[in-house]
Amino acid sequence: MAAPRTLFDKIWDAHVVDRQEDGTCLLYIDRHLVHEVTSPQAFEGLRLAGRKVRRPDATLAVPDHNVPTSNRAQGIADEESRIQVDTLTKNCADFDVPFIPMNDVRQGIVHIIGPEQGLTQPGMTIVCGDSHTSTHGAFGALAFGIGTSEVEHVLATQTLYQRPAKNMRVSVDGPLPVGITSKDLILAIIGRLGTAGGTGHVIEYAGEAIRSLSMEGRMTVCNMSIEAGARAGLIAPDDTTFEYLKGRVFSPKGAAWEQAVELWRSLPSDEGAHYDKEVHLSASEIEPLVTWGTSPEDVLPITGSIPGPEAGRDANKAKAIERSLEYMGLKAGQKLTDVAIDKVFIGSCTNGRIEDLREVAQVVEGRRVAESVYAMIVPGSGLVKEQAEAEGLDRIFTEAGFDWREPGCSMCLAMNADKLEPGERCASTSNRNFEGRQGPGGRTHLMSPAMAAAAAIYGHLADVRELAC
Ligand SMILES: CC(C)[C@H](C(=O)O)[C@@H](O)C(=O)O
Ligand code: SF4
Repeated sequence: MAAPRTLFDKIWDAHVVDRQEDGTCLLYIDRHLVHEVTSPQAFEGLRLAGRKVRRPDATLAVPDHNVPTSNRAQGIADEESRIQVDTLTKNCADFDVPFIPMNDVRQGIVHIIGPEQGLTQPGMTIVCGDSHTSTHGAFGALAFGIGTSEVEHVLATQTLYQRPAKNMRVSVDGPLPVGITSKDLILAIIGRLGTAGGTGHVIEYAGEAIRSLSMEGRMTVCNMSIEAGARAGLIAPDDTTFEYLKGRVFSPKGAAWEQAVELWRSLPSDEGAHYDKEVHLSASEIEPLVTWGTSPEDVLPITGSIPGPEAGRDANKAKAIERSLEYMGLKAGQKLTDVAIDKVFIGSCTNGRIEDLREVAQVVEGRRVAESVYAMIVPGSGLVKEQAEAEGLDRIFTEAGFDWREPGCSMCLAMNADKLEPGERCASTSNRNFEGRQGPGGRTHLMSPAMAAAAAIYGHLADVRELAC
């Protein structure tokens, strides 16, 4: 009998083209997603070398980081952003790469549209010049971010050199308590592992709480694997996965579908497979979480208070806490629910899907955004926007005082017109709270869509369980 293998081992083994003596492998890449930020030099490299794109049919490009989220008919006002998007448009035309333009209904954040179009499938290797490519691991695909020189390598050869990662399994045991979301779950995992806990590993998420998540919830979890330092996140494909994929534009059809599902069913890790690291969490202990500092590991239950430097496990962490408190304008001992906010951002590749928007609508229906708050909702794609409007969610949002925008990365990072002003504090459903992430001097608190909605209503960080309808 062959040795039992993990899901990661199986995908890896199936894609090795060549193995070098030091263990480095040349991997075949099934899908390559491209956006405007990390691709210009890669295309330029091809041009200079007189090379073509090896498999345009396995490649898809879309602008997302630099697109405006309002007044699109007028084009892109900011010159730098316009050049970025125009360059991608021209490169895709020159190299015959399938391209979704800004004003196409399928446009959106690259990690939202891959799954939406059925391009993301179990067992595949998927890369993109973007760290949150880990999102696609929710389908049991080995998906990871790459740098611009690697983007060029994949465009030219459809392969990539990689060193094998270690296997880690994070099991979340027991059912998720009512009102606890996939975002709380991944924030709890990052709080436990720390931002370096996953270094060198691919994390496979397992356990009852993970199995019970929808595909969208699983994407939220895998999306933030990179925030725990991991190379990628994975969830074993199952009936939930197959149901999501059935009938999508790029999903296999007819007999090919049956064959694909049969293959996909063989992917989950074998009984007794070896993991280099195992971590267990109990779902029943997870509460609605928010970050208070400038690292995604700085998580606390909303019922908690801001820590002081003495909470640091060593002198370095104590210093980091001190610096975070200063940057965030917070005082040790302050109750989280006493922290007033200026803005709310609901969107991003972590939480810009239809289920996230339904979660928000449930909380805000019939309520009003606090006078002191500006709140925006940015759907992750044009199709998410269309679906939300078909369900009447946009009316619930605008009647509550939210701004309803066009799809894109928006205020997840300050690469477009949506930014925080220095000193402004934001309740955000995105994935990074680094200094300046949402604009120079801006202060970010990460949380679930439901919690961001509650913060918008109260005007301060708040426990969504108090608003439970
Ligand atoms: C711009 C891009 C390279 C970057 C990433 O790699 O993740 C961005 O998407 C982010 O979220 O910080
Ligand atoms: S939404 Fe945010 S995290 Fe996702 S790709 Fe865009 S900038 Fe990166």
